[in-house]
Amino acid sequence: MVVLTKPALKPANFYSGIPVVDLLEPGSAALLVSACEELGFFKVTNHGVPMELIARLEAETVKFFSLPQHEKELVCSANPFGYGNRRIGSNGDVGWVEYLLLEIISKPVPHASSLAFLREPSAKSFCCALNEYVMAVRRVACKVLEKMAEGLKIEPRDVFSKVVMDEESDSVLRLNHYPSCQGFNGSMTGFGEHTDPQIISVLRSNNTSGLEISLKNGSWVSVLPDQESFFVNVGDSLQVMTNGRFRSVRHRVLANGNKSRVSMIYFGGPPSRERLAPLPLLMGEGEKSLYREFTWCEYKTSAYKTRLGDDRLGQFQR
Ligand SMILES: C=C1C[C@]23C[C@@]1(O)CC[C@H]2[C@@]12CC[C@H](O)[C@@](C)(C(=O)O1)[C@H]2[C@@H]3C(=O)O
Ligand SMILES: O=C(O)CCC(=O)C(=O)O
Ligand SMILES: [Fe+2]
Repeated sequence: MVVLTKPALKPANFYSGIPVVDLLEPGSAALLVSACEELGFFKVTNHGVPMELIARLEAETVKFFSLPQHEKELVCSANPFGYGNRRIGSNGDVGWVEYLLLEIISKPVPHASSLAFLREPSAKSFCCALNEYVMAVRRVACKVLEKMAEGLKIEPRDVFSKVVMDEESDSVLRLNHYPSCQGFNGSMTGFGEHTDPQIISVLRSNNTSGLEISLKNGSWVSVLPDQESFFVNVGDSLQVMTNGRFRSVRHRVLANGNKSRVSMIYFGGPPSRERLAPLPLLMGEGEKSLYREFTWCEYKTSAYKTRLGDDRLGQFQR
């Protein structure tokens, strides 16, 4: 049991400037590019994922987190995959959160996790919802990544999406549960500030606030929750591929004093052997690469040795 001794925190103000990208709107590619440059974060509507599927996975997730503690702990403890409680990663980070971190396996069709408990008959409906959701959210990630290429006016249009659609892609699904933190006279850190290492993160939460992002000027703002939409984060790998043009957004979660928050996040990552470097197509004349070339395997190995709030890309900068 980890004891959290940090003092209670005050949530940031809600921000009204979060760009909303309607995937059915033909002109949305330019808006999406400016959102990636300015914030590294935006909201996606008309994404095509049925609310019924989203609600089904949320219900299964809530059911899982409502199990007695000893039953949840029978699931492999997160290392990195499995069930985790209060500890995030393996380098001493803690938060007011419990979670399931699931590996996405691409073959024969994308599905979530090799964890044994998901193969038990009692977990059948959870497993089905997870697998359907993974397929659907990956399609959203792919559409968004294609629109990014369109907005940047680069060909082929699948230059980013093919990396996460690759059969070897190293992608992850995370289900987070932030219990309400009543009695702490304010909010607690649910998930400390960090950037996501992958290419793209597609997040959906219930209607409980808590997610905060950092603006270019370093100030923190709160994201108004919207359970029918997805929120997209630019990850470190996309910042590298765009030579810093797109911004990997720092974000964090404060647990809510009154309501519990449930979020499900798809992290679209490259295959292990993928070489990450700025795309030559995006480099202006005489523009220098800000990063040395590295593989995703190298980056991930180094990222998993860091604390949540560390600057993980620093050592790959030229
Ligand atoms: C403290 C850590 C947790 C994390 C691995 C790390 O060492 C640094 C990056 C963290 C992060 C943030 C985004 C995702 O939630 C995550 C799964 C990832 O790929 O990188 C987590 C890692 C984790 O929880 O294991
Ligand atoms: O739970 C959330 O809303 C965000 C969590 C997050 O940033 C992460 O899991 O990387
Ligand atoms: Fe994150």
